[in-house]
Amino acid sequence: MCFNALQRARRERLTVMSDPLATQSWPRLEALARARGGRHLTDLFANDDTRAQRYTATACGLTLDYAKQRIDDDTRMALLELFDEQGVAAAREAMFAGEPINTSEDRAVWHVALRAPDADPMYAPVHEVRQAMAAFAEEVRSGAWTGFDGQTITDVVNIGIGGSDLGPRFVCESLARHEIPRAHFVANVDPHDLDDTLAGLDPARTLVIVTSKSFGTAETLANARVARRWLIAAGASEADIARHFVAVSTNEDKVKAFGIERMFGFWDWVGGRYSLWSAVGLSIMVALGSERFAALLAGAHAMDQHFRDTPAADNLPVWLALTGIWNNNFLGLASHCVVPYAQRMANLPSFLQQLEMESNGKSVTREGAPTTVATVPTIWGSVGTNAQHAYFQMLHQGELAVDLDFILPLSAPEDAGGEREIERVANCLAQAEALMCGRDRQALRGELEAEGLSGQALEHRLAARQFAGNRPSNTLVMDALDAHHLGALIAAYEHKAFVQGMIWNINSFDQWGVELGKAMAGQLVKDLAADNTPSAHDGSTDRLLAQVRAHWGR
Ligand SMILES: O=P(O)(O)OC[C@H]1O[C@](O)(CO)[C@@H](O)[C@@H]1O
Repeated sequence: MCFNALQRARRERLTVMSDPLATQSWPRLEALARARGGRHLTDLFANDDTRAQRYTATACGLTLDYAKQRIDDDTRMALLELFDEQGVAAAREAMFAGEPINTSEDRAVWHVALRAPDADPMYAPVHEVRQAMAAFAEEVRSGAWTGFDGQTITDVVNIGIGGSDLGPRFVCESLARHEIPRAHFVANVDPHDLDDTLAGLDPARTLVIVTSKSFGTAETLANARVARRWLIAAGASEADIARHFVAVSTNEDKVKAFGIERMFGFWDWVGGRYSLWSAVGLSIMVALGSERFAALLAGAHAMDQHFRDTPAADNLPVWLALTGIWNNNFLGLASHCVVPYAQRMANLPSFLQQLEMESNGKSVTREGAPTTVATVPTIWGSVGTNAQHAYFQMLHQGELAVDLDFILPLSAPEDAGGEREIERVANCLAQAEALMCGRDRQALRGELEAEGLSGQALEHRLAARQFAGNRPSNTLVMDALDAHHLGALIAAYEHKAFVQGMIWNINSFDQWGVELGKAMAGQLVKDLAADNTPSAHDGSTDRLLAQVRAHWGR
């Protein structure tokens, strides 16, 4: 980032609002929501032949159709004004410049530097680590790297949790095609997670990657200790551990103290939930190869450029963010459902839960005051079409109104037009259409009359079957489910979280809320030990503690 741009970013930031309620656009949006928010989506399409074209943003092989959102041109304009008034463009420059926008930890937020191309590095050590990762991945993949008895590696187990798990897991699941080495992911400290994974593996042919930014996360270290004992029990010597264990971390001292020789490092300015592009993606590189990892980075970088350079009115991540703000803050829809119509993307909702809810689940502003507006909604979801047969009833007819993102990757040419492919695509489009249109009362009455119903029976059926629709959704089409498009998709959601955080005036890059529970777990670990006298907790926790201790005979 050049000096002039830095200066410009700083100057512009001086002029921006921080309290969203103090903007001119916020009350205008409230008034628009009151006056027009209830208008039916089908009315918005009536007499507007170009709505579908105009309410579409495209970038990097992704198409965001937000025409099924309850917004009109005035609302769109006011949302763009809110984006301007909250100084998101200047904040974006500050992020790209590597300024310490994570104010509570005084850190830069620079994941965009992790995907800068080789020819244009933003930070040289990123490329050094990436080269070291690629060389190591190639050794493992080619068979040059062998286990303790000289055999090649067939399985890679990533042990990590949160950002050290969800991103690489989601990418590998989305892109892996039954190749060797196979990638496995263990996050849970519940013994069944690691034990069930290891049960199917040959220790002599298994590589364990212990991934932890802090290298202090209790669950990860507990699982890593068990995996190490599993190797030793299988005949590996202490010296052999180096052939089966590598670490990914920012904390070299703790890695050494744990006894792992080979570490791939990253930096404190890489947030856990934004880290899959760093050495945290080592499992991706080993499982998929450095070329596909490069394609993932290139897709994300292309989205970075689009996000940075494209006017807000045509900016895909900006519209992901603004439609969410409109639904949550102005229409009061505090529940957001994400449904990927792709089995391999089944873990997208889990990934987005951490990305958006850990980033923006805050109630304090960047200045340390209580927030003045609602922040992140509940994010949830699961894979379609399965979801249709579980909770879509509630989405169509339940009391709680929910807005959705449908994710629709288009099939590879060889799969296009197959019976199941047609079903998959048809179901995705049908659900969005049904949520929008609902079931017209008059047409339904006609159908029921044609079935021979009348009187009370007809009225009864009519009430049960009719629904109003007007449930908003985005449809995000991916031209393909490959590394490039997946990189672009993930980066788009990262930028969505950034834009929303800036508009809500919160710091999206810390996570103090999860720390207290970790500290309390540390105390409870001691309290559960056989020979310890438990410390006092609240009455409910004391009773539960006593029940568990009694069950264990303590
Ligand atoms: O990579 P680490 O340091 O083990 O942390 C794992 C995860 O724990 C958290 O700190 C809190 O759950 C996440 O932000 C992070 O991704």
